[in-house]
Amino acid sequence: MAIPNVRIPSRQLYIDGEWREPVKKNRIPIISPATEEIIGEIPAATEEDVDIAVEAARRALARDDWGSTTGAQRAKYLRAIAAKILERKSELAKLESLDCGKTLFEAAWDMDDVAASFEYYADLAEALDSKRKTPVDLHLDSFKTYVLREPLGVVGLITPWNYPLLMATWKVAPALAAGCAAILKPSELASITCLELGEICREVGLPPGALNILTGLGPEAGAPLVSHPHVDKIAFTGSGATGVKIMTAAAQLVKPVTLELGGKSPIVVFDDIDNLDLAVEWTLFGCFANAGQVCSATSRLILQESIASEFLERLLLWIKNIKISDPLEEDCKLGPIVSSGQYEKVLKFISKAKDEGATILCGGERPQHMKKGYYVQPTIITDVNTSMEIWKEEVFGPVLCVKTFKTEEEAIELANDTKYGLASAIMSKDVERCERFTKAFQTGIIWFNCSQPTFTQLPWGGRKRSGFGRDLGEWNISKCFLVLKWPQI
Ligand SMILES: NC(=O)c1ccc[n+]([C@@H]2O[C@H](COP(=O)([O-])OP(=O)(O)OC[C@H]3O[C@@H](n4cnc5c(N)ncnc54)[C@H](O)[C@@H]3O)[C@@H](O)[C@H]2O)c1
Ligand SMILES: C[N+](C)(C)CCCC=O
Ligand code: NA
Repeated sequence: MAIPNVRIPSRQLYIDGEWREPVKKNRIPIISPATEEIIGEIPAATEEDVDIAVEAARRALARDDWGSTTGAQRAKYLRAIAAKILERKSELAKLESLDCGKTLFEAAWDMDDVAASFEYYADLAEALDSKRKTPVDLHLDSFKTYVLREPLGVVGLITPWNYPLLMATWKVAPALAAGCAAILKPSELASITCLELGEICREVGLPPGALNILTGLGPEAGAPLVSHPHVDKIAFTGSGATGVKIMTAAAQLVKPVTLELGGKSPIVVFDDIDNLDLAVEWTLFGCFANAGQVCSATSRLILQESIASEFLERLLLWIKNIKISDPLEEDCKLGPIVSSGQYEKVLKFISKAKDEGATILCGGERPQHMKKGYYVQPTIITDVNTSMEIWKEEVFGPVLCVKTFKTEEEAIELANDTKYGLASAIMSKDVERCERFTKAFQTGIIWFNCSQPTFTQLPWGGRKRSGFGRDLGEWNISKCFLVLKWPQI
């Protein structure tokens, strides 16, 4: 099948509404996860560029063309951005697929979600105008007041590579809707589409400095943003290890942070499911979509013993239908892992599981027909016990581990047997049981008879080591990007 052609634009940092070369002029190569070849480069920001971007953001807040806008005015920019994303959807999807190895189909889906998020936050920006001042009756003649909602200020948005533009949008759109000035630091492993967002902002005439985009390495471009005294907040999505570093650094300045971190989410399957094949399909989608590089991947299958062998047999049949190929091939179902580092990590998890006594039921290796690229077969691991690393740690690759249970109590205990608390799924036709699980699951997101559907209107985020704060929904704006104050009048 022909691979579509796409040119990777060469960009600089996007600061103050312009393309600007990094002060140190450094660049980072873009390595194709599908071919291992260098296919372009991105600018590498350092502390000096962070200073310049923060200044630009502060100036934007001080200027009327951004700092005094109404929500309705900001909504116009957000809608214009959404329209441009849709206009360039096919090109952006290809760029994202080239950059992070995501299948073209999934990348196109993500671009629709990106545009929908900008549209959704445009609606919320408009709605903010009537909520800016909330009268509060003190029942006193001598004192009157109201509560005012204001943009928090300059916000640093640090994002991962697995859904490059979508994860950025989940932060950029609400930050702009609230009227903050933002500095986005996307992942060095997948920054192409985030830089194109800069071009889109320039084209729609977003006031200079309202959004600045600094690509670069975490310690060089992300860390200075976190410790910058004039950055008022950090909203972070990424790994737990980096989350700890960010929270520690931000604490030195008593800077608020929100953390969207990893997970090891369970999918619990009961023997009363109506349609075994459908449950198998959701199980595969829940763990192998985006090659398993999903924070909410339901990567622990908790299976009722009475259907375990039939279910696993069916999984093995279905798994053969997963086409592994260059992600730009239209019917590709599983592309490569994002980088050689992540690829090595995934293979190490699999070999450690073997060493610890688990059984690799299928997969576990590089697919024979892919000679180049960071490909890993979809892998199912059984004979797992709860002390094994494969049960406890986030793999972030196409690896599903399986345990069986007899009773509902045992299933709940296994589901919650994790330091993480992002998402969970239950497959059962018993509605009351699903309700009981809603109460029992220690996670922020709960799916009934499916896994992964995500809605812009609903709060996205976790508990325990999966972090705190919420992306999406109105909570994102109100809790992350607005601040309350009141005058006595
Ligand atoms: N909860 C969610 O919504 C969600 C969504 C997507 C991904 N994730 C998680 O993200 C992880 C995968 O993403 P990743 O590998 O890009 O994560 P990562 O932590 O390696 O990197 C995330 C971002 O942090 C930056 N960074 C690294 N070190 C830094 C430092 N010292 N200071 C400031 N910034 C720094 C990176 O450059 C990148 O932009 C997984 O654990 C996944 O579960 C969570
Ligand atoms: C919307 N998805 C596809 C569930 C992805 C959420 C982001 C986590 O990695
Ligand atoms: Na890349």
